[in-house]
Amino acid sequence: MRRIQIFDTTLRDGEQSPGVALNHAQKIEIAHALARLGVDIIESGFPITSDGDFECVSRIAREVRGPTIAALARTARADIERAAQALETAPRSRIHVFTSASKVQIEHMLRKTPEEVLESSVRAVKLARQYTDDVEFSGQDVMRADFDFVIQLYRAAIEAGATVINIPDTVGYGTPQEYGALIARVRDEIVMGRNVAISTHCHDDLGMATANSLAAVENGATQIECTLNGIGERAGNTSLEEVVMAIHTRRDHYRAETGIHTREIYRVSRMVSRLTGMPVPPNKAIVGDNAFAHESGIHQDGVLKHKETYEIMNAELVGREAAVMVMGKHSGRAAFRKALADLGYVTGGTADHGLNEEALNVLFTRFKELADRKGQIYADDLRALVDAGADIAQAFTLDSLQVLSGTHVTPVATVRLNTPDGMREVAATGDGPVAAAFNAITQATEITLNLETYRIQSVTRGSEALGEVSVSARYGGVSVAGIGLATDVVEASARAWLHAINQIVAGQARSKNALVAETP
Ligand SMILES: CC(=O)SCCNC(=O)CCNC(=O)[C@H](O)C(C)(C)COP(=O)(O)OP(=O)(O)OC[C@H]1O[C@@H](n2cnc3c(N)ncnc32)[C@H](O)[C@@H]1OP(=O)(O)O
Ligand SMILES: CC(C)C(=O)C(=O)O
Repeated sequence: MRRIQIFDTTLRDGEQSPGVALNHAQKIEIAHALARLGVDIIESGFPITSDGDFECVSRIAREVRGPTIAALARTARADIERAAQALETAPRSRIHVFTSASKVQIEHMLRKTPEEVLESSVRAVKLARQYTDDVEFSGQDVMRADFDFVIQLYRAAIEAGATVINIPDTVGYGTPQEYGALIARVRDEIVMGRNVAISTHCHDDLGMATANSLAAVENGATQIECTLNGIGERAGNTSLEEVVMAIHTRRDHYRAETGIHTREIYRVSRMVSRLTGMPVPPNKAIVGDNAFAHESGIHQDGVLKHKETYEIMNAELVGREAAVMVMGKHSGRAAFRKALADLGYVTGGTADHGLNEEALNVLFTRFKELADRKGQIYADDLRALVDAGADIAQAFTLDSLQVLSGTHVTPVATVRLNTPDGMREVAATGDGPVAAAFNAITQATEITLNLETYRIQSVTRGSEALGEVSVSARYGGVSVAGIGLATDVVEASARAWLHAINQIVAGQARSKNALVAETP
């Protein structure tokens, strides 16, 4: 197993993400977290950029123990001296000197000749070596450079004393095959037999940063430069969590390992997201909300039977909770049953104990109807669904409800009910849309309840939250309660009213049966 060094540049290239500016306290907090995570090198900043950055690099060098502390410098003398000064107190420090390798950058940005770039690079590496034995050298934009010049540049840097040569695909242009081939060429032509490490630094402009970094590992790179959550200039850098977990999960293929304590990954990812203000997309590998969630019935059924059917790594391994089942319109019976069991409902029971198969089927149908309208179904939705009753002996069920109301119209509700005598449709008015719906139901069922209390509350989250309506009413001398659930509050009210009426009907049927049973 080769040991791959993780060079974290969240605090330098990561902070170059548009809109991100971390203060000292935040950088120090992240640096300590990176040390706990087990990164080998922390690129703590670019000291020449400002007194603030200099102070921050100095403080990290003074306080953070474990990883090597690196600082960035152009090939300019002032940059290197400032970096060296900032790193003075670090037990292990690295100066990272960079230039440009591509024609477009050399000509139009540096406004130099390739010979001048070679000379300034050699001078800079030699100067950096006067301050530390650990000097990293980078030539920006290698993937758009002339590869013969790249080899010449890096050979010169090694001869001047560079101990790590970093091959940056600064604009994310290379493909994994091209990048891997260049790394192999660097390894074979200038590194072989020398105590020099090859490093990769990729950007994600074409979504290939992780693949390119791993292609480099396959071809001899022993250091990966990366950031938490893949943040960084433009589309970002290689994301730490992806390369680390790829190397770990596919160690059969890469035959390599890192020193990262993987269980810290999620916590540090959340910290970086919170402090930078950059949200992690839900579908982001490893750290996104959905990375260990299963929504569709076939997947959920597979995972419930045997986790490995749809999981290549354990969520716990990166410090997350075990994979979650997201209940929604794609979920199937197996996941529904498991979700109810997790909430403490007894399934597979008999008619008078727990939820029997028939009740479960009724609830499952209602769950699917609800999911069609609401999308994601949360635990509270499920509880409300079950608590609203799975009684299957419903004399009346709501087929449809239409309500017309507004500031200058009398509210009218039209209900279509399935009744023991077939479909019945009735329209009625009321003081408000809810009263109109109650009146229409009263006429359609021919059962008049007297409303005593009416309560409405939002059960779950989001603008699509379920409304739960509870009513209590009297029918003759009998008190009855009803619960209704829907994303539409008038519909929830109508369902609560019908629920109460159905209980009256069920009660009447029970007492009739009891009478029949008692009659000799
Ligand atoms: C790929 C990367 O991520 S590289 C790192 C990018 N990070 C940053 O730029 C961090 C913040 N930068 C800064 O604060 C500023 O740009 C500073 C302090 C570094 C320089 O500021 P200024 O002196 O005002 O220069 P400015 O930013 O306008 O231009 C950059 C200068 O650096 C030169 N330069 C760029 N790269 C290098 C290099 N590797 N070696 C030497 N000089 C370089 C440019 O040619 C340009 O020089 P010029 O002013 O003579 O034309
Ligand atoms: C300084 C170098 C390594 C860099 O950030 C890049 O090329 O993207």
